[in-house]
Amino acid sequence: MKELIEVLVERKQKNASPLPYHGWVGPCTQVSLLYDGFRLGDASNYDSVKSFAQLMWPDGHPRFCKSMHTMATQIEELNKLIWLMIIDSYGLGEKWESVMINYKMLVQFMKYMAPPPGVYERGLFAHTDKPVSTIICDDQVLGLEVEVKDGQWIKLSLSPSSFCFVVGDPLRAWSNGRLKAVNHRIMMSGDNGRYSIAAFVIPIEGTIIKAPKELIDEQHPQLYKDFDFMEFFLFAFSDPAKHIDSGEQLHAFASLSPPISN
Ligand SMILES: O=C(O)CCC(=O)C(=O)O
Ligand SMILES: [Fe+2]
Repeated sequence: MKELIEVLVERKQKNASPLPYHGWVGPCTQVSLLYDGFRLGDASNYDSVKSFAQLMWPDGHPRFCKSMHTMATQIEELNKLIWLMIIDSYGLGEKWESVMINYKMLVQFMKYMAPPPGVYERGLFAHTDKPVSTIICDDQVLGLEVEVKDGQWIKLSLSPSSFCFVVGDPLRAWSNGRLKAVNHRIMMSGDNGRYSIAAFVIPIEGTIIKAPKELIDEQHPQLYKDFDFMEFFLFAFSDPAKHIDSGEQLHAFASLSPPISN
């Protein structure tokens, strides 16, 4: 990852995309002056890893391609396993195939630079994730914080062998509100920069986010309308919706009031 951060800006800029959560985002005031982030779409597909590496390095960096592809494939497996556990926990194990969402993995690499000495500075603003779910791992430099019930923020310290599974807004809608999309942010302090990797689940085109009928009944009326993932994704980054508090965007886009009972 260090080699990726060191790539010249002219090359980083080749990793461009009009889609939200895609392309390169360098230090800027909208995100943070400490932030440098790369996105690689469909990362468990070897050809897309290769095309990305060819943009970054003249020789296409075969070692990067191999380790990136292996990592993305394994994170995808881990994500599937977690999803199956969630599906099973709602008693839907038998029909997992019909409720599983088809997706591609978008891997994001980030470096957050150390702030000036003695300063506690934003590395990434508070938000809930817009992809269905996310798996995060880091280099054990503290920075990731989650908001708990009383509005307090707690720092998460991930061990070298652990991953953090983050529920995104669409998974909250799929679970009919049972799963909460946690508000999280990056705050940097101290002398060390932080490296992290986030693997986002992006459903394939045309995917409708819809709570299984078993999760809707009189005690649990349907909270959100069925919606096209990409419509929600584009909504969250468009004007004026992008100015709505991140945790309220799902409600603004898909809330059914009053809720519908089955
Ligand atoms: O860098 C991290 O650990 C988390 C990044 C994150 O939350 C995001 O990009 O949505
Ligand atoms: Fe996030």
